[in-house]
Amino acid sequence: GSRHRFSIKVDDLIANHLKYSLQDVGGDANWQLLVEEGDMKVYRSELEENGIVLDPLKATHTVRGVTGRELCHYFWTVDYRTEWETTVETVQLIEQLSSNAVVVYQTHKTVWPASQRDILYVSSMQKIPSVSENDPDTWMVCNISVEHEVPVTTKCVRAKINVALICQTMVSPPDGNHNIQRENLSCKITYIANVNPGGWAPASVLRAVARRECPRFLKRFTSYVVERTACKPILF
Ligand SMILES: CCCc1ccc(-c2ccc(S(=O)(=O)CCO)cc2)cc1[C@H]1C[C@H]1c1ccccn1
Repeated sequence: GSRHRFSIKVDDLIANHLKYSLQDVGGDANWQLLVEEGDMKVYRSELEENGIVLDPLKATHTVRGVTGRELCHYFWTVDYRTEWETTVETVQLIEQLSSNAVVVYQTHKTVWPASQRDILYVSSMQKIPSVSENDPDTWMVCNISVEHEVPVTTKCVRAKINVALICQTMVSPPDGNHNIQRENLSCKITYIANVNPGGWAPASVLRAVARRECPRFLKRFTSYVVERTACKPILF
């Protein structure tokens, strides 16, 4: 089954994301538009705790030619991580919790002059049933930090994350009784990243890195999935 020892924690955070993270922040004064490129918008809310930058990031993007399930599959599957993630140095699968949940340990490239960070998290992928029939399907991946024993390399500072990738697939039906092709697909992405660096790091540096890395991730990751799925049957 898909239940495991972190299920309650993961389910609570999923419910929280579904309740708050899909809300539009375009007109919200607490959120500052950092980057806008075509359909992609990246927002940040400035938040510090004891001088540590916690700025939540929120990005929306529309990707044509793929489904939400396909985007979530390539975001969730550990084997593909280093193909699109440019801020990580090492990625390790620590434990397979269930068919759709794993524990991952990864180290991030050092962001000078801060010390190197590592993170340990549960990555869980699920389909959120649509409320009514003609509502779009929603697929979601949540990456949530947990306590767990790891091959400790004491040199890293342990960062903590609460990240969600929420994908809603839209199908524009082909005329007549033709099968759905990739050109009939479009997927609305909402990406939320809460990263606690877990210790002091210069606010200006962290903010500059997040401002650069978030749009870069969205472009690189979505292009990667479009390319990988182009000649494959559509996974709804
Ligand atoms: C000192 C380094 C701090 C730092 C640690 C970790 C991460 C980070 C962790 C996870 C994920 S993910 O979306 O879950 C994909 C799995 O890898 C993205 C980013 C980002 C930063 C920094 C680079 C900043 C940042 C913050 C938020 C979003 C993107 N980048």
